[in-house]
Amino acid sequence: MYQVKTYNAIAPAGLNTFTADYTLNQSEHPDAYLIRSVNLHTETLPSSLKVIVRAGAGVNNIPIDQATANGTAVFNTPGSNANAVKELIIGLLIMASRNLIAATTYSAQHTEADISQRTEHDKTQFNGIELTGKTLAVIGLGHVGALVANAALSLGMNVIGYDPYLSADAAWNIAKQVQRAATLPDAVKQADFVTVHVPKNADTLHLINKDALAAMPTGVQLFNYSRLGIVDNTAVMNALATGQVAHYYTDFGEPQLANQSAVTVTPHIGGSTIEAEINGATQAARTIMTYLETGNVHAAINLPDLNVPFNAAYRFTVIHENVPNMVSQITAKLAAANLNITTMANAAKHQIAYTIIDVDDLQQPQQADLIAELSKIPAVSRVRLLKRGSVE
Ligand SMILES: NC(=O)c1ccc[n+]([C@@H]2O[C@H](COP(=O)([O-])OP(=O)(O)OC[C@H]3O[C@@H](n4cnc5c(N)ncnc54)[C@H](O)[C@@H]3O)[C@@H](O)[C@H]2O)c1
Ligand SMILES: O=C(O)[C@H](O)COP(=O)(O)O
Repeated sequence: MYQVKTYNAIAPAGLNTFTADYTLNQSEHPDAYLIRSVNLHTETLPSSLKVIVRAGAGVNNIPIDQATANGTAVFNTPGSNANAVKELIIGLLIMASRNLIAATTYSAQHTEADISQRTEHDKTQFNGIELTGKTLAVIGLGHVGALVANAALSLGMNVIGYDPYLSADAAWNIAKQVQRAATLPDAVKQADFVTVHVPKNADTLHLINKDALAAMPTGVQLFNYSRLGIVDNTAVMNALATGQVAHYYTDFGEPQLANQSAVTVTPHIGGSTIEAEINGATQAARTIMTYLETGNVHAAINLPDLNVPFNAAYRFTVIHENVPNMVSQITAKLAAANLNITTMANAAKHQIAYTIIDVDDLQQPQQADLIAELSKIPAVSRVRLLKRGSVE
């Protein structure tokens, strides 16, 4: 039986994807975590933990280095909530261009008998603009950014994208009418609206800072539905005071943003739709099952891709540092046990490497010794032995 520990509200429809070999929240020694935004940086990951899957996009809440050192694979569920964020951004763009907050606040405050006459007099103060023909800068053109850019085009907006790290796969998803900017200042210099869709990491901290704001036209409206810290909120408050920024919309509140008329804060609801939560939980459950049962890896955060059909009786998986002489040390241990390798594959990603070795004739008494021998090799962080068609 595999043990899964869940954090946060995980959609039951997704959890139902687990087969009868999986038990939820019943063990002190989980094989897997299925999480959303819980902050794991304050936790010590248990040695039993083989995989963490984040149902959603952002992995800045996961101690990736600790997980890697522990031999724990980390995945997210790419794109599972991107449509939810896109729809919210489009809604906010319409809200921004039609003064919807001020207009509905006005209506809520005026309940007098002659309101219909008064409305016809007062409504001019809520005159809006149309999005068609306006310019939107999209910073980060991954799963969310691509959908936002394409949807904005369909509203008749001019869309300028900036993403220096765009993958070839992601590029296929972007309509050719999206203009590519070579630098952040180039992307934002003509924008009526700027929306940011990048991961939070050391490079993107305060990506939208005083200088980036100064490169935007006066009166720009800014959207941060990525993470707290990607936009320098102090710089934004200063830019709001001078009128450089007309309005700031964000999913990530903090005290200095509270009760500011030119700031609209939503409570981290970008991915909070029924559909997105089911997508994320379902994708996460499938990722956990594939990794635990086959060891195969596709699009992990901290491991290289490695996909080997599991046709042999047994499979060793070894996570280790990407240093010379590892494969030969691993195979020497198997040779010493007189084991014939049927398939072997190895791949590396930055400092980490991953090796899969399949064997047929492995006797039960040899198993624990071999795991111990392989685990003793310096620079090995996790050894697993999988039996085809059964749980560990
Ligand atoms: N508000 C929410 O509820 C919500 C929901 C989903 C995602 N998010 C956040 O949005 C982020 C983006 O989500 P996604 O699914 O599109 O992720 P993604 O990984 O598919 O796309 C991120 C894109 O940002 C690009 N990028 C990285 N650094 C950049 C930089 N310095 N300048 C410009 N582009 C850069 C990458 O190349 C990539 O194409 C997530 O990491 C998460 O933090 C928030
Ligand atoms: O990164 C994400 O996927 C979003 O921020 C959604 O987070 P949540 O799953 O906690 O709503």
